[in-house]
Amino acid sequence: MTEMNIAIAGAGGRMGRILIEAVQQADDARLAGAVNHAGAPGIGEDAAAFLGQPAGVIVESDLARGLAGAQYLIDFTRPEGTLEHLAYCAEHGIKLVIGTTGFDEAGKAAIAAAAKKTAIVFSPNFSVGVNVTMKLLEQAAKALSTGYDIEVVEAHHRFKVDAPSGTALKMGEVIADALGRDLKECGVFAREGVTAERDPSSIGFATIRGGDIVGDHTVLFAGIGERIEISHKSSSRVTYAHGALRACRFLADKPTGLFDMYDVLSLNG
Ligand SMILES: NC(=O)C1=CN([C@@H]2O[C@H](COP(=O)(O)OP(=O)(O)OC[C@H]3O[C@@H](n4cnc5c(N)ncnc54)[C@H](OP(=O)(O)O)[C@@H]3O)[C@@H](O)[C@H]2O)C=CC1
Ligand SMILES: O=C(O)C1=N[C@H](C(=O)O)C[C@H](O)C1
Repeated sequence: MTEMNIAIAGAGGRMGRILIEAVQQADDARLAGAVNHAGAPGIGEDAAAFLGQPAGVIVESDLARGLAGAQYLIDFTRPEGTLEHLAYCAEHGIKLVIGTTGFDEAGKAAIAAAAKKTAIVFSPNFSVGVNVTMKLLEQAAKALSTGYDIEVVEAHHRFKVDAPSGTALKMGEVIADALGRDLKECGVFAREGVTAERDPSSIGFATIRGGDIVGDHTVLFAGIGERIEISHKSSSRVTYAHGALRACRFLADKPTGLFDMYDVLSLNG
């Protein structure tokens, strides 16, 4: 079995720590590096110190040092951090698994451009369950294309900085595509005051932030006399970490290209 040399970005973050633990536990992976931005807590310390079992890998703020032995970088940080890592990885042929959310169009275009130089899996949600839920939404949207109002409701922990979640936006895009609509035109992201009646072609979004909610997503298809709710609820971040490792395995034989979790899980078609 070939061992994957994986580095983790945002090493001290909620996902960074879970990813380090998952890499340490995987039979086919080795923690080959850990990076975080200058000034972040934990720089200069062992990346797995929080597990009580040092990995012999120091968290570096210098990418050349932190990524020296890495074939893969798993990055769940912030758009500005990911874009910096992206440029380095593209230049040095390091494959990337990107879970960061909140990119603008220019950021997404930069990821697509970097995928001409290295292989990338980019997804707002690495859990198997969420990606299967996306397929269900596609089917439901096609079957309920008239007479049902579509609303996406998401809830996350109080520390989350972007809204709506990347997953909620992706759900909206999947539904809009299935209905031949453009989310940029039909997405409604806020309602207040006298809003007028609901536009039947709109897809609405509502965001809840509180406590330690890991990640809940529900899509309502609300008709007259009935409503359908398709929900996914995460109770652990481990599912995201396992999905990210699966994405690394998928990239093993890909020199370049931009992929998503549908590709990794063979859910296309
Ligand atoms: N695709 C998926 O399946 C999932 C995606 N996510 C996404 O992953 C991202 C991280 O989430 P989470 O772990 O909860 O967030 P955290 O804030 O806990 O972790 C982010 C980490 O990145 C670091 N960081 C912040 N800014 C930069 C920067 N400019 N350059 C490099 N590193 C930086 C933070 O350092 P510091 O602590 O100093 O700020 C921290 O270590 C979010 O975008 C979230 O939406 C989360 C879960 C699943
Ligand atoms: O910030 C989080 O925690 C999560 N972010 C992702 C998103 O924005 O969709 C995925 C998951 O919901 C957890």
